[in-house]
Amino acid sequence: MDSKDQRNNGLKRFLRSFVFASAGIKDTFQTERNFKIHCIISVAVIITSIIISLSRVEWIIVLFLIGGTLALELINTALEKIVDLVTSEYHPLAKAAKDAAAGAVFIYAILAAIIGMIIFFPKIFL
Ligand SMILES: Nc1ncnc2c1ncn2[C@@H]1O[C@H](COP(=O)(O)OP(=O)(O)OP(=O)(O)O)[C@@H](O)[C@H]1O
Repeated sequence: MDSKDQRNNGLKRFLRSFVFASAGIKDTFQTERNFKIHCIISVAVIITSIIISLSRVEWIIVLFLIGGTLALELINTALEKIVDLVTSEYHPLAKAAKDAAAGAVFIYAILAAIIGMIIFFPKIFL
């Protein structure tokens, strides 16, 4: 295989991963209510950020918080599906795994809400 074939294979693999990742996001959006709610809130936050003209640093923080929340929600969904694949019966370890993953999303969402208020509150209300 020459270097051009290797480059084409690399590009094909990259595009395939992109297609699989998009399918995962689409499936999660269609099946997980919390992910859908986070997406809707994210769009609202982005529209508000455009209207009130955030600074460059504020945009970076807001985009990190949005991306982090959505990424954590996707990981939480993946973990829930793995647990359901392993057992459909009640198991304390299944509960611990799902609750810990939900806890990670919760901590990040609270952090995002607090930082969001610090950024948006003075711009909107003061
Ligand atoms: N197999 C199981 N064994 C023990 N407890 C479980 C099991 N499956 C779910 N649970 C408990 O029920 C809770 C809800 O689980 P479920 O799979 O319904 O997630 P969910 O509430 O639908 O999450 P999300 O709303 O993010 O999709 C878990 O956090 C866990 O405490």
